[in-house]
Amino acid sequence: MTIGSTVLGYPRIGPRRELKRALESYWAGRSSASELREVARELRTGTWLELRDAGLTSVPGNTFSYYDQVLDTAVTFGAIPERYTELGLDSLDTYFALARGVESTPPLEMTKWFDTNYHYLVPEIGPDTEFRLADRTPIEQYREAAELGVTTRPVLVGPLTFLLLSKSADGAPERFRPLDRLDDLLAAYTELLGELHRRGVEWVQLDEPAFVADRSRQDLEHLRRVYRALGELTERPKLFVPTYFGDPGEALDVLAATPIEAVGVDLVVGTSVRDRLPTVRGLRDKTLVAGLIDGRNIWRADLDSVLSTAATLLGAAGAVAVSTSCSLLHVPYDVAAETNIDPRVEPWLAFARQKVSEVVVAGRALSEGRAGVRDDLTAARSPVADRRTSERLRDEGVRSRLEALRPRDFRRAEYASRREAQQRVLKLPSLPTTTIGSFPQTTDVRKARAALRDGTIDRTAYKQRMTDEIERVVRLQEEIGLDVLVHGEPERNDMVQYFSENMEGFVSTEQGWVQSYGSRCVRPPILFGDVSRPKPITTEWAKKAQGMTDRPVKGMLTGPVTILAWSFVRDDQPLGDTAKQVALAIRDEVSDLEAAGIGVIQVDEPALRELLPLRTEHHAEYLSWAVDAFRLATSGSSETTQIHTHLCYSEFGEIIDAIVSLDADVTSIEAARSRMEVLDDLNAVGFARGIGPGVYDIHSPRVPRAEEIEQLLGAALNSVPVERLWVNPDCGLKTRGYAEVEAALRNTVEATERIRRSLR
Ligand SMILES: Nc1nc2c(c(=O)[nH]1)N[C@@H](CNc1ccc(C(=O)N[C@@H](CCC(=O)N[C@@H](CCC(=O)N[C@@H](CCC(=O)O)C(=O)O)C(=O)O)C(=O)O)cc1)CN2
Ligand code: MET
Ligand SMILES: [Zn+2]
Repeated sequence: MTIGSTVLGYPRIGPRRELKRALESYWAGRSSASELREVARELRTGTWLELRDAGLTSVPGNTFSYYDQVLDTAVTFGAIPERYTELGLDSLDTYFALARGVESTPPLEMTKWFDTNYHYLVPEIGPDTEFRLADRTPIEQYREAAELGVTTRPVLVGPLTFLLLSKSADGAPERFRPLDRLDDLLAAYTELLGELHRRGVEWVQLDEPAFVADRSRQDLEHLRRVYRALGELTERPKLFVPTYFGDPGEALDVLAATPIEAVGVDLVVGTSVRDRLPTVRGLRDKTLVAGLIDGRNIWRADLDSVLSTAATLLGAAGAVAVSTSCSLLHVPYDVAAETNIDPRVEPWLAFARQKVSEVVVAGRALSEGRAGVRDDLTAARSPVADRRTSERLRDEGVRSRLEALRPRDFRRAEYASRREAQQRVLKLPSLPTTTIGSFPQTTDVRKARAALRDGTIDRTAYKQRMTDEIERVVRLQEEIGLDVLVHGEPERNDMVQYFSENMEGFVSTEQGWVQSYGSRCVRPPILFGDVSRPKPITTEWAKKAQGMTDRPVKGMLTGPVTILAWSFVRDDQPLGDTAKQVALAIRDEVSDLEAAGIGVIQVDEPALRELLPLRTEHHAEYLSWAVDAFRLATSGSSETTQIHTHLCYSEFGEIIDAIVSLDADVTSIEAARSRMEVLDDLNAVGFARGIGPGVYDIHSPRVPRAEEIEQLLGAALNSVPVERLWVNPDCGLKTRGYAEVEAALRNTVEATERIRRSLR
């Protein structure tokens, strides 16, 4: 039997974020389109050669993107709303208009890609969307690779996942669903497959991850129909359809019964699929692409265990290829680029480049026998065993603290008495105005941090720079007339990384960048062991800021669920246990802030929705530990301390009860784009705490007029009594510039004052 090796996709931002820099320079008008295209071409070349030379038997193609692969698919098949084509821009600038907007036209909506921290652009599909093969990038990139001598397997988002992730265009009839257009889209995919076939393409990969979430009978019927139809085409490449991020359930049986040549499954996420594989009918005459190497986490694989799992699969399918569980887009490039990771932890790690080797070694062990790769297998063994047994993973102090927890540690005083106590101390006006925490991260601030890192300035000079910045932000807020101030978070590289750098149990990277959206990247910290907080992290800054003003300054912390969601986490204990450890560390921070005289403390949980399991059957368990972790982090506070939380992204439907259970005194949420509809949903579940529905969208540089904000506040007051309503933007301001921020906040305060006057 043939045994292959491949990966489902690869990072594309560049090992040194070359694409980020090229994009931002092009957008700023500092470089030309051809310079940008050249950087892109070099990055593609590098990736193809690297993957081929590493020894993969099949190299993925078309994995490069200037911004996002879902947008690329929309563009490939001509699904571009007219308001963008009407701008009369060339193809590259039309693409960026869709992604980022232009003065006159906001961008497409952006949302999270399944349960990851990656964001995709949401295609808009209407009854009149004209699907056709509108862009030839997948074909051109196949040729570009071929010219370098590399045979690639073009990767595209599959037609069902594409439509299931799309939304109905504004103005589409009420009952219209993007999926209603499946047949027309299928015709365009058919055209592309035909073209690729004529160019000699042997394999095409069509990703269908949408099928690891709950899907209707009808969705499964569509899946059957689509892949039967594509499979029956005579002029086509071989078809490989992977799902990932979860168990595809029945969709796997459906796919296996269609005439496609290969299916891919994520075997890292759990054992349920693996155990079922031998009974899946139709698999025996297909290639099974076995997602055995974790594409989302950074731990070196236990190759012995991978190989024994693989051995059990050999009988289940006609051929097997070892692969990653999902695209490697979600991990950094290369461990070897790191110079400063704790040498005891570094051998435990594998980033994209190392994962490719793992796939190759496992593939060769299966096809040629273990003897041929004995050295590689031996080399992998000791770091894996070392991590499993390392004493550095355990902190007995943390463990006994967890064991001693009692139900009262998760409960605060009654809300009514908290409310009264807080009002007595804080004396806030009605409709208090505030912001979500961060102010613009200026180039100056980042340069100062870079200078501290490379030793150009010392810690004292750095602290002075940050203090000056905080002073500026405090004065600005006073002058604008906000009620609850923030210090602006200039000292934080990132709201998760910053905390991890000040806690035990984490390591951080220098070059471990992972794309979050477009040119924006994060360096997810690596949570390898028991977590604790040796000393206060934020109090010094908060105290400083509070010392500068008579108005309350809100202390700013990141919540346990978000710290986990945006880190690479240990896989040797349940996530809920790790969450409790992080919660205790944050709880300590809350106490210290209180002791330092901070009376308002915000614990951000923007990722609460993101980690929600993709299948409903797992929701309750997740929400139970997630809510507990937040409550553990915040319940050590006295009743006079006002606890805020912040959740971004307006899709709250399935977590709405959990929001109530968080029991925060004030919750700020994204609402500007959803026109305050979420407020009624909150009322429906009995939410009766302070609520700050965002009054403008911070993701766009557009400055909202005071009238617009006034209108939104008016609408909010139809759903929320005035005593409970807060006024704030949708999210933090760190990605914006000062000019817009100042103007937008002035208009926010102006609108609030008008409403206050009208209520008198
Ligand atoms: N972890 C995380 N996930 C999140 C969010 C978030 O805030 N954090 N927000 C949501 C949206 N996602 C976002 C992700 C990234 C950024 C973002 O702004 N990232 C910055 C990097 C932030 C950072 O780590 N900054 C570091 C390093 C900055 C840097 O690149 N410095 C230069 C030197 C300085 C310079 O010349 O700019 C260098 O090292 O080369 C710092 O400030 O210290 C970027 O890509 O530009 C924003 C939102 C959802 N997910
Ligand atoms: C992604 S949520 C951001 C919350 C954080 N406090 C900020 O304002 O940046
Ligand atoms: Zn936010």
